[in-house]
Amino acid sequence: MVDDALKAQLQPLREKIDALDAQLLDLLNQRAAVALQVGEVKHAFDAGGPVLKPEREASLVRHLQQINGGPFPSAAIPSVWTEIVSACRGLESPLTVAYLGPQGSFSEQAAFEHFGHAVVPMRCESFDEIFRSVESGQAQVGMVPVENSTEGAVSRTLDLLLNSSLKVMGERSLRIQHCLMTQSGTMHGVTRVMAHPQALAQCQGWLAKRYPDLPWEAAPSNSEAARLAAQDASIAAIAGASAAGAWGLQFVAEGIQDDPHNRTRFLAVGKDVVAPSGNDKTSLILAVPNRSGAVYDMLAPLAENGVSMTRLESRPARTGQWEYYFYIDILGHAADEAVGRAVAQLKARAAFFKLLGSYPTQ
Ligand SMILES: O=C(O)C(=O)C[C@]1(C(=O)O)C=C[C@@H](O)C=C1
Repeated sequence: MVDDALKAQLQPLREKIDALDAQLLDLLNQRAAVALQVGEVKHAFDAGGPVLKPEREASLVRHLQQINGGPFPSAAIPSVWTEIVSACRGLESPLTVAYLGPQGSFSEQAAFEHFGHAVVPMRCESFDEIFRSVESGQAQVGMVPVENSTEGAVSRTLDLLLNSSLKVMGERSLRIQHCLMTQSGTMHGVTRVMAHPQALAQCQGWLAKRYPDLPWEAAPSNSEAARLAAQDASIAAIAGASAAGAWGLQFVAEGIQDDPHNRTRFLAVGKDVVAPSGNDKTSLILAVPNRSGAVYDMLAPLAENGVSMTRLESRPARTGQWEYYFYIDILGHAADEAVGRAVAQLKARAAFFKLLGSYPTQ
């Protein structure tokens, strides 16, 4: 009786949802057709030029969040539209994204969250291979981790940014939840724990407490550790939840990172300069002479032009002279007046200067 009354009320509502979904699909198809036209126009003006326009993607999502009247949650807009834009972009031209694999890695998650799923994945074995793949044109963009909230900078990425001609085209911050996983979901017969050294470091307190006698072994990536664990019952892997799904492993424990707020920031790198989106960041590398007050002097143009710095990281210049490269992120686009002025002044003062790129803030 109650069931019948419930069904009678639900049915017309579900019919409404079906009709709205059909309208949405029709609109999505219209959108896809227009995106194809955009692709043709771009091709006519710049054959072989980039289809990916990060500034346009970021600003259209922000605009929708601003005009959203609800009740559809504004927080859901970025992920929904990232997939819509990704599918339309994929129709224009396939986007190949290089990142640290294998399947199920955090880098893969970052790449999909940033570019959507309508991309061609290129799973690489090292950060160097990612940069090489993009430099050689095998992939249009790469996704690389640059800093972790527990472990700090990813030094190999910083070194590659210094020496490569690639530009920073975007950023993506991901919450990192590590899980311990084995074939059986127990630690029975397990003789070692494998993961990327960064993950082992991020879980060291938990491991020392729960499994103080189990040796650790470094793997090139967490998902590679998961792949190995899928072949060898004596290995427990630390990796993200999606790696368990990708390699058919069971969880022994979830969320084992020592810092529950553990996050990793990834950068999208590619060959193209990104135009202003209205809410941007600029990354640069500077070096100053090894004398007192040099760092203070170096940063003065930022304060003088009212430009905010969001990150300052140093890395030894390997000259043996206690000289450093400074990796700096500032708010704003290099094409903005104040940022442009500050950047020009920084360049004039620095012993070394490299503009890594301006890109939309996440
Ligand atoms: O506006 C463009 O340049 C497009 O190609 C369209 C579109 C979209 O689907 O909205 C797709 C890819 C670009 O990265 C940006 C936006």
